[in-house]
Amino acid sequence: MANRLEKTPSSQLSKQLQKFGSKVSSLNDSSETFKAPPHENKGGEVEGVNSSILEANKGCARSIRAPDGAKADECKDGLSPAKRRYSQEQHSRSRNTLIRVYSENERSNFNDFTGARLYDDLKYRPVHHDGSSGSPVRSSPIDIASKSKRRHSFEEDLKIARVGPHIPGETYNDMQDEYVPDFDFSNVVSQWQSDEHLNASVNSTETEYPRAYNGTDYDADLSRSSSMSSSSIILRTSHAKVAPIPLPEGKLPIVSPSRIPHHDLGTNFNDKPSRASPLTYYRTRPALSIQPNNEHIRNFKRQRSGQELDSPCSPWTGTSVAATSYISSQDGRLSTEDLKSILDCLPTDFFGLPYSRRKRVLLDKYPGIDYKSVMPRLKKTHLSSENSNTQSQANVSRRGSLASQYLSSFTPSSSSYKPNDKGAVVMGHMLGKIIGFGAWGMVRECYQIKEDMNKSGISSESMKAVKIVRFRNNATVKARVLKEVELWSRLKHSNLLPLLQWKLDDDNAVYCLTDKVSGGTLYDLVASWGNAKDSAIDLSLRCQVTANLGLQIVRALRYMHSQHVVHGDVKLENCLLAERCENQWTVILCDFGMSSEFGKNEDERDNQEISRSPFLTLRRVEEPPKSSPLPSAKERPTISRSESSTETTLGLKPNKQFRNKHLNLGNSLVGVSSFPKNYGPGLTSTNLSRIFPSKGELTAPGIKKSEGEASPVTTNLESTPSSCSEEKESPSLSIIGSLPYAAPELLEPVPPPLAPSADVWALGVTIYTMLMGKLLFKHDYEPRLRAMIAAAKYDSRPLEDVCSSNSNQPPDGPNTLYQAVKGSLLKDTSARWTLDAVGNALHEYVNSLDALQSS
Ligand SMILES: Nc1ncnc2c1ncn2[C@@H]1O[C@H](COP(=O)(O)OP(=O)(O)OP(=O)(O)O)[C@@H](O)[C@H]1O
Repeated sequence: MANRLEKTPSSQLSKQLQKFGSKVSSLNDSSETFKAPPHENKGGEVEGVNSSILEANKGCARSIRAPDGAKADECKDGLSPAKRRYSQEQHSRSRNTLIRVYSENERSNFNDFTGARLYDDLKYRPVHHDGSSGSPVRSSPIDIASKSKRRHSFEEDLKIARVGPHIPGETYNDMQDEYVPDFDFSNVVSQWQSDEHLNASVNSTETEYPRAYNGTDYDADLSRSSSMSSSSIILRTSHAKVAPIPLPEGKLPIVSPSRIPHHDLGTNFNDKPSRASPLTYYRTRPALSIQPNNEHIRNFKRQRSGQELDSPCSPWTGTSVAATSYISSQDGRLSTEDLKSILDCLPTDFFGLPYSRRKRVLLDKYPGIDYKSVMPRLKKTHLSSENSNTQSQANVSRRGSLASQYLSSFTPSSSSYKPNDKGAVVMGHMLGKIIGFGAWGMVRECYQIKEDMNKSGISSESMKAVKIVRFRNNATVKARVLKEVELWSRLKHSNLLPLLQWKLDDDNAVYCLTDKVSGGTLYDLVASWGNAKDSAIDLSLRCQVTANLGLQIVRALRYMHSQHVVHGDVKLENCLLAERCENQWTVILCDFGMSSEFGKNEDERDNQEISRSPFLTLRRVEEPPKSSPLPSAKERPTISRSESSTETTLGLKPNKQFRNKHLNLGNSLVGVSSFPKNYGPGLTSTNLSRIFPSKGELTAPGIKKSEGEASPVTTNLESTPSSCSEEKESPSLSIIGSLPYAAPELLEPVPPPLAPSADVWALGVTIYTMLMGKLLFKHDYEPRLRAMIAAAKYDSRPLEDVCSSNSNQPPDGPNTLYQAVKGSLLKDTSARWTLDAVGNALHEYVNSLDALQSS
């Protein structure tokens, strides 16, 4: 890494730092959402990523050149140029205090454009989409950035060749680490010169080549073909030696296999077609003509004589054969339409095939085609059409009727077509654009399609959302997502996102169907308000809206806690908003990926395995009296260390019948939640337990189980019938959702199990951030951030100022909004307010404002 940094100019490094630290907000309806790129940093927060890079940068600072050539260690402020520039850029940003926070493992795992998974479950091993597994070598962000570095253009290569060997620090210093094996500069120069000579002679041979193809076009074509070719520079030069195909009126023909008129084809390929046909040129130019193979001709003749031609997509139709040959000679200049036509003739799972098979398929259908240059263009066309709005309809036509897709969406598919792609149908819903990314998956909007629907039967009312988590045989991730499903399916509350239906697909992914919430997230709202110092909305209104929204989160959490479930990842980004009217929203809490159970008594542990916990156990909190917003000692959670206390686990019992059914379905599992009412029976831990066989309890990776001691997190989900043989080393399960929202006790060397008090702390941070427009604790350097949280010390005066800025607040009464935030942010868990106490305080605040306003 040090070497690489030495070779990377600081300007470039600075860009990389900016790139990796970029803040990305949810784009909601307008476009697809994406998050910052992945990084090896354990903490996973964007800030952590930056700090890690900066740390690396620091170590190498002495050898990094400043933009003006000065050495970094000469800088008076002790900062490297890259770090200084980075902090300048950070300071110049308007929203420098509020950052979007990513959960522990939330590093975007997906290409923001295609939605394709980029890294494996450990987040640092690139996933090769040709089916091969990722490299076990860690890729640092700088690795990743340098991989995407621009290659030399042909002209640059020549320039390098002309100016001679590279002198460090001069014009091409950013390319000094690029070594081109077997590249002979002088040879390239002489070939280039002979190309120029050839070019001149081409232009002078007007009888062979029409005048329209002048030198300018030739150059354009040369650069086009050289940019498309994946072959070496020498090959590009060779390509340039082949004289360009002359075209009528100097225009490139736009001809797709389906659009070549029959009268242009002729029944005999030796026939001389008319000069007006674009086919003329390739046929009269032996150097370029690649004749279709005899088999193709025979088939073509059979087709022509016996019957009407098939669809243009058939590789054996006359149109296709003629176009095939045409394409084979024209591959360097195929239009997008031509490429689309080729795509239509390829199998739908073409891009899921390994390269060698793709090559074979392409050459079978288009013998002689320059697959090297066509393949990347085909892929590009495929991806862009995949992302276009019309693609879903095109996919429908390629994959059969909506009705048949609807039916097949409930059963496993044998196709290698990626089921999480746009246009795929899952649980009777067609997947649309991406509306959110998380640590483990993506969220796509989707439309319900009905059995008897035709293509136009998609209505906006039937729009829902599907959270897709692909675990790719990683048992840890699978266990985690199934635990999420299990807990989520139990939760039914108007302030919680409902799980309508779910499906486990082929041990590869889990799909969770839910409502689509269109008003963005609390993060978006607070970002629009800005910092309290410079608030975009009146501070009194800010306090009022915050108290109202906070109260709704309290309701959601109170319900969850009553179900013995801790959310574990309360933060702005996980609070979706459904707008009712101006400044009035319904908060919908989502993301139960970090949720866990707490403090169930033995009677309630029906059908669940029990393990003894060596850790602190939180007992149920009593309901506080409604009148007092301030917690008494009684209201606070009582924590006791008890060797005999027990902790509920996700151990699940086997059920042979269910397992058989599961296996009969080819490992595809469809679960149905009972919310809303017509979605079938609810999914409980009891009936989920029937899904999985118990071949023995497994301890979650990363948590060591000492002798005579049960693991605090145990699950037998790993022992599903599916093969988990591909499972690699798995990361330890962290109980921290998002570091800036993590309660201090969770940062202890041996943290207690997640308890409601952790949710209260996270709620306190959330409300604080809404009021102040900045996080409670923020630092680029993760260990420092951890230390700040652990100490739990902060200046509460600005918070008090904001809370008391409300002119409607009774002057002599307690500022219960301020008290609620302060009470949530107490380090000592036994002193920290209960959720009910916080709720009561917020309620009192809202009521007092309402009373004042109405009087
Ligand atoms: N039903 C929905 N409607 C609209 N947007 C949604 C919906 N569900 C999720 N989102 C958006 O997608 C983002 C990611 O979803 P979610 O948090 O469930 O994924 P995740 O992988 O569990 O994320 P995390 O890394 O926070 O655990 C959310 O922050 C939210 O902005």
